Amino acid sequence: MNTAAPANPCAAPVAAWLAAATAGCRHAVAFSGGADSTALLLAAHAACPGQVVALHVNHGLQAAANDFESHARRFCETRGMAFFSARARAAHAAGESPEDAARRARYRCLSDLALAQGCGEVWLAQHADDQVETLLLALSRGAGLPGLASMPARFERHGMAFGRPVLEVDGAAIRAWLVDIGEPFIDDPTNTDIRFTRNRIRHHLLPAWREQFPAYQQTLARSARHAAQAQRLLDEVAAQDLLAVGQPPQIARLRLLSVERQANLLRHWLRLGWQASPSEAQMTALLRQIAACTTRGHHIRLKVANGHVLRDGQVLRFEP
Ligand SMILES: Nc1ncnc2c1ncn2[C@@H]1O[C@H](COP(=O)(O)OP(=O)(O)OP(=O)(O)O)[C@@H](O)[C@H]1O
Repeated sequence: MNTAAPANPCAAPVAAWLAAATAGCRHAVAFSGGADSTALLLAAHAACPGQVVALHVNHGLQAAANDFESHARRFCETRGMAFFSARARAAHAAGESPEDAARRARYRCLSDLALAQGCGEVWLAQHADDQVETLLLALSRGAGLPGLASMPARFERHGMAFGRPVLEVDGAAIRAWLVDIGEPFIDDPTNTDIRFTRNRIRHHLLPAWREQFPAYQQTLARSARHAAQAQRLLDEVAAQDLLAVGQPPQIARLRLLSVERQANLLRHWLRLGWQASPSEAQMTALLRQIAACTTRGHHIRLKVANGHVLRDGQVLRFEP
């Protein structure tokens, strides 16, 4: 009879991730106390005990936030894992959802905590289903390539490296494993609130995809990778065009490019400088104005994202 304990589905991807990481470096796990970050933390702790730090951000967004933090702290203390937490109070800007503001504040807190602990990287526990949801969410919003590229496995924010070692792991397998071995985790009640689009995708769309296309996780993830690769190429083209057109962009030089390259350059310029992404209608209006800008007196002032693009002599400027 085989009595071996079932393996943590995060163990193999964590081992592979560590094999490519700098030896001796401390790693941080962003630990919400939910199923996924619990399994990731256990895998990281098993792979390199004493080298892993759990970081928790208390958003104070819901009444249970303090209970979540207490659970996370207790979980770590009883298993001899280092635990640090911080409070994030995120005021959301006009047009920004409280969840987006919370995510923004969370990255800032996680970076600060990880830097203070001398960690080389912060690991997030998003898995294959999260990636599929992100892609479907982007499609449902009519997103362009940057949105369809979904979540990268690695990125940098606030001077800290972030990684998603379990991006290809099946979410259901993680939960089943935790239940199987009796490890506790938090079930955030907002995850079932179908007022949130992501939850409607999770509870209504994904079961249908799963039934009709059993390999949906792999195929949709492949689409996201194709989109990410194409976006990197577009960024390269935009960077080269920006060198030729100048910064800020010279209108006369911009007009020498095809409209597609003009749009690509403008999106790149606005994203890099101000994290601003124009809507389709705003970009169409801007391109029309650039095409019509053939006289000295032609005035341009157009609302774009959270600011205005305007003509200033020979160049375009952005006023946030
Ligand atoms: N309050 C938090 N403190 C620290 N890390 C967090 C927190 N909330 C989320 N994270 C990290 O960000 C990742 C993505 O967040 P998301 O909201 O999708 O996860 P979750 O459902 O709250 O938790 P889990 O992924 O652990 O089940 C989590 O996997 C976790 O690594």
